[in-house]
Amino acid sequence: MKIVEVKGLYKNFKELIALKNINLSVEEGEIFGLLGPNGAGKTTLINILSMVKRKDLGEVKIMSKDIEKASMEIKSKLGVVPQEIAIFEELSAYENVSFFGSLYGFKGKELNDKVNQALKFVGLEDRMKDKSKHFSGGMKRRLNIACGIVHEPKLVIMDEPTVGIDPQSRNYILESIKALKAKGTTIIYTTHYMEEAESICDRIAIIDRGDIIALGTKEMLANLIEECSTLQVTVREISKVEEAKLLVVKGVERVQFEGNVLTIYSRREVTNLDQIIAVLIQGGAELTDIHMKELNLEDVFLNLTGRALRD
Ligand SMILES: Nc1ncnc2c1ncn2[C@@H]1O[C@H](COP(=O)(O)OP(=O)(O)OP(=O)(O)O)[C@@H](O)[C@H]1O
Repeated sequence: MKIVEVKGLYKNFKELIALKNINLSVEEGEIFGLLGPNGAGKTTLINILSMVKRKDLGEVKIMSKDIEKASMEIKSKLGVVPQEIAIFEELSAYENVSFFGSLYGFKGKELNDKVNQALKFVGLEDRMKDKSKHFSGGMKRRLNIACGIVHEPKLVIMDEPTVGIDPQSRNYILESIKALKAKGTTIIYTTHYMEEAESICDRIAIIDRGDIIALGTKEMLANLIEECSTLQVTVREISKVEEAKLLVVKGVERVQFEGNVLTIYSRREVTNLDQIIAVLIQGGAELTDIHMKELNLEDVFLNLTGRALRD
C-alpha cells in the first residue's frame, strides 16, 4: 500500500523554483531515502509532506488522504524529526519527550510508558533525568528523534538526523531507524551522505535542483550508468600512463587520475581487461594493485549531473 503519493508537485520561493514536478510514492513499511546535495530541495519537500509549508501546485496524499483536507488526522499518525534540533535545553530528556507526547493527547501511565519506551529506543533511558543542555551533539540528536516518535507514528519523516555527529551516535541512529522499520514504521529519510542512503534505504530518490533525477533501489540506480565496469589500478609510475592510449582501447569511456590511482570507466558490455593491462605494462607504469570498483550512488549522481554529490 502506498503511504505517501506525490503528483506534479511544485514549490517556488519568488523566482527560485525549489521543487519542479515532483512525482513519487512511498510504500508502507519501507525506508525511503531522499538523497541530494545541499540546496537540492530535500527540506522543502519534507516541509510540505509534514505540512509545515504549503505547496504551490500538485497533489500530495498521505495515508490516502489529501494533506490539505485531512491535516489534523494525518498529523496524529505522523512523526517529524527536523534538521534543526528542536528540544528544550532547560528541561530533562524525560520532560522533553513527555512534552511532545502530551501534545498528542497522551497522559498519565500511558504517557509515562510511551516516554520510557521512546527514550529506551534511542538509548537515553539512563540519562532521562539529566537536563538536555548537558548532552553531547549526538545525544541531543537522539533526544530529537525520541520526541518525534513518542506517539508511535505510522510514518516518520527525518531530515538529515545525523548531520554533525560522531560516528558512534550516527551508527546508533541508523540502527534505531532499522529497528523502527522492523516494527512496521515507514520512514522517509533525507541525507546528503550517500553511504547512509545505501546502507539503510530500500529505495532512494536522487534529487537535484528541485528535480528527482532518478528513483529506485540502489541496484536499479547503479544500472542507470551505461559505463558500468569501473577498474581501479594503482601504479608506481603514474607519469608513464598514457591516457590517449587507454582511451582508444575498445569500450573505455573515461580515465580519471588521483595520485597513483587511475580509474578506468568502460561500457558494461565490453571485455577489455587484457588490453588495458597490456597498455599499462607496455608504457612501463608498473602495476601494484588492480581491482574492479563497485559503483555507488556517488557515481550515479556524477554520471547523471556531471557534478559531485558532495561540496
Ligand atoms: N524560505 C525560503 N525562502 C527562499 N528560498 C528558500 C527558502 N527555503 C529554501 N529556499 C531555497 O530553496 C532551495 C532548496 O532548499 P532546501 O532547504 O529544500 O534544500 P536541501 O536539499 O534541504 O538542502 P540542505 O541540505 O542544505 O538543507 C535552496 O536554493 C534554498 O536556498
